[in-house]
Amino acid sequence: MSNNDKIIEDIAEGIENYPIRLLYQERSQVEELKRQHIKYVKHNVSLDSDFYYDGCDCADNCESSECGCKSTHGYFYTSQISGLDPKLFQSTFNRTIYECNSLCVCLNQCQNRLVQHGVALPLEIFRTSLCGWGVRVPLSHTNNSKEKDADDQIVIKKGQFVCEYAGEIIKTDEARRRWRSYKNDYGISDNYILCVREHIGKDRILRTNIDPTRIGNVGRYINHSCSPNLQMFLVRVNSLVPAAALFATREIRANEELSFDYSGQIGIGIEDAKLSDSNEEDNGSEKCIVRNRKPCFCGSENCHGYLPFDESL
Ligand SMILES: C[S@@+](CC[C@H](N)C(=O)[O-])C[C@H]1O[C@@H](n2cnc3c(N)ncnc32)[C@H](O)[C@@H]1O
Repeated sequence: MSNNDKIIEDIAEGIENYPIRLLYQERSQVEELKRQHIKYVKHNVSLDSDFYYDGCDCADNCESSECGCKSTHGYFYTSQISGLDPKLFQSTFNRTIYECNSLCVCLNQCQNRLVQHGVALPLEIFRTSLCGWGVRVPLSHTNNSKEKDADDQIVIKKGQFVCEYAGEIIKTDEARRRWRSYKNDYGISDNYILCVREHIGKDRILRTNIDPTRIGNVGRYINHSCSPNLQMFLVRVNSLVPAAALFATREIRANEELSFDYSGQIGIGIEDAKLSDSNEEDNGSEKCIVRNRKPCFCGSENCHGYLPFDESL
């Protein structure tokens, strides 16, 4: 934080467990942000009716292996870090996680209830030099912030849950319409709409479009990186609509910017490899794709050159 920074203490106005602080320099930056992001929500907003899975009947925190939820869906959280078992990041784990839900008898602090509680850390939205707003865990929230080397302090452990990428759940036609209209109607040049796909069996794909542009949580301010420190996993609680939950892929230090790969990949995607090799305006059919894509400023060594873009929008 610099001397010129001004602060809004909590843009979530108390609805998260931790304040979401915003640092800004000019009043106009906040005015523009409030014109676009009109409502803060903790979780996805969906018109689809809730869908409840069978609950467990544990009288405790679901510690026993007899827990109905654990035996039906598996169990992937570890209580030591309020997050995913770090071993899962080394494997090709891509299963949806099922948390205990409102039909479960277990306690609210049950270890299988994590994403449903919302943001798990005090986060700070700040102005980056090249990518607009970004998100980090600030120094002042670390235990020993007075120490000289406080910047080196680990504030997020590997596997720890950070926040959801939450917004309005919309149909694909509506996602396409909004993607075109945002720039014209609201002057929004950033793209916030995220399309997540779940492969079900061999040939079925379930698509969920999350739009946090106008109604969303702090996740909408997290930038893309080709070498990210967060990874997205899908988590179901009371609804068929999954939550897109972000977990740390490694230890993260105070004031380090949080990021995830917008393509949902950890490594380089085939399409990205093709594009970064062919960044030429006169390159036949790829020309229009490159022209529609935004340059990536993540600054990582293996940057693909462009932000991932869902061609189906
Ligand atoms: C989900 S928003 C992230 C928050 C955004 N920076 C803001 O100011 O609200 C996505 C947009 O942020 C910008 N962005 C995110 N990551 C970026 C990157 N690595 N390089 C350049 N721009 C980026 C792009 O404009 C992108 O469309």
